[in-house]
Amino acid sequence: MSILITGGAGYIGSHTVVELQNAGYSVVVVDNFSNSFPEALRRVEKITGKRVPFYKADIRDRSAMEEIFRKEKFECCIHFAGFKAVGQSVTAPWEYYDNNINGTLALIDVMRKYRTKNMIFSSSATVYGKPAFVPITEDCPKGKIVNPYGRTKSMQEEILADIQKADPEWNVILLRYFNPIGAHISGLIGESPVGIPGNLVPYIAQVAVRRLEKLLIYGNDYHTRDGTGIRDYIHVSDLAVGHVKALEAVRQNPGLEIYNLGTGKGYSVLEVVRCFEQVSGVPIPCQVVSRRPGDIAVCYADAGKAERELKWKTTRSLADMCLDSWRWQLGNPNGYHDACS
Ligand SMILES: NC(=O)c1ccc[n+]([C@@H]2O[C@H](COP(=O)([O-])OP(=O)(O)OC[C@H]3O[C@@H](n4cnc5c(N)ncnc54)[C@H](O)[C@@H]3O)[C@@H](O)[C@H]2O)c1
Ligand SMILES: O=c1ccn([C@@H]2O[C@H](COP(=O)(O)OP(=O)(O)O[C@H]3O[C@H](CO)[C@@H](O)[C@H](O)[C@H]3O)[C@@H](O)[C@H]2O)c(=O)[nH]1
Repeated sequence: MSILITGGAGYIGSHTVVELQNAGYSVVVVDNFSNSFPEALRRVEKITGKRVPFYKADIRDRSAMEEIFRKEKFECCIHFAGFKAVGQSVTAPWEYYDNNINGTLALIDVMRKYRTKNMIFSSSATVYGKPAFVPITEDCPKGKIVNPYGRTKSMQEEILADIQKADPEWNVILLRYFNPIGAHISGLIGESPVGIPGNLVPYIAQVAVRRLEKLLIYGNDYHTRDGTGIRDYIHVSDLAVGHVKALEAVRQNPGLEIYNLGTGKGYSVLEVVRCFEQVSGVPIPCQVVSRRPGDIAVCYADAGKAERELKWKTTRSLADMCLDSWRWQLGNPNGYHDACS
């Protein structure tokens, strides 16, 4: 029996494949490469020394998915596939609802037909909206979500919870990620954004290699220790290990469970910039501009439930995250694009 990894060539998926293979699991990746490259999987193979079987397919394509399910035997699906850019979701909402919602519905339909009823789903801290309190526990009420991407995540959670309620043979773990950054320590795999990065650390990394002139800091008038936004940055390899632990838990028939995957610590934009400067030795020019619409002041996890129940906690520091992002950026200034041109 293998583990189906949808979106396994992407940023978080590829790091998770590494940790799953290192833990002895056999995986099969399905990805349409709409936001990734097969090169990522070749590099995973270099890291683990194991072959990564994959199918190029769109999870909305039922006949392609059925063909895969007829050939393979899956015990569980870890479902990463989907679109994730907040800004793009505002300008292309139809594409986001179609890919994220229809994709998940089609996947669930094929899974139930072939009696694979264990699912680990990539959700996000974005479902808490402006959180009612910090550190955020899983009981924190969902908040008002201000963009279509976030709404698709919240809807997918609800769809999966309803499916599990209606058919208790399903086991569903919803993982709410905080802010994944960093890259595998080898420098072989990492985040490969298309165009100008929308997220903080990939943007800083491109300023550091002088592809971008300066970092725009979105507001220094928040009620935080230095006025800039605070987030819970988590190393992508720690996050990936969280999936291995969730997989162990899903095999114990938990029904429906939700876990925050974060470090429990919040860092401000200025603290991240200073840390990146320290580990890289490169000054990062910055300019403070007005707040970005939709941003919140503070967001960090109470990661206690995952620690107690999944026996998982993060091991890497902010300096590790910045150093690993820097190593990946230096070795792959254009992400995977160079390897594919
Ligand atoms: N990166 C983050 O900050 C973050 C935070 C919270 C949640 N998430 C969620 O985690 C998941 C993975 O995120 P990521 O950062 O690795 O993104 P990513 O874009 O790097 O990976 C997603 C992968 O899914 C593939 N894909 C997209 N639509 C598909 C479809 N219809 N059929 C098959 N493959 C498809 C893409 O080609 C890509 O390889 C996403 O669901 C995302 O919403 C990400
Ligand atoms: O060029 C930039 C980019 C970001 N920021 C600030 O940096 C912080 C982090 O921003 P970003 O890296 O864009 O992350 P978030 O806005 O927190 O959102 C990320 O983290 C969420 C989970 O917490 C996911 O749901 C989202 O998909 C993902 O983009 C915020 O205070 C931003 O205002 C800047 O000042 N300048």
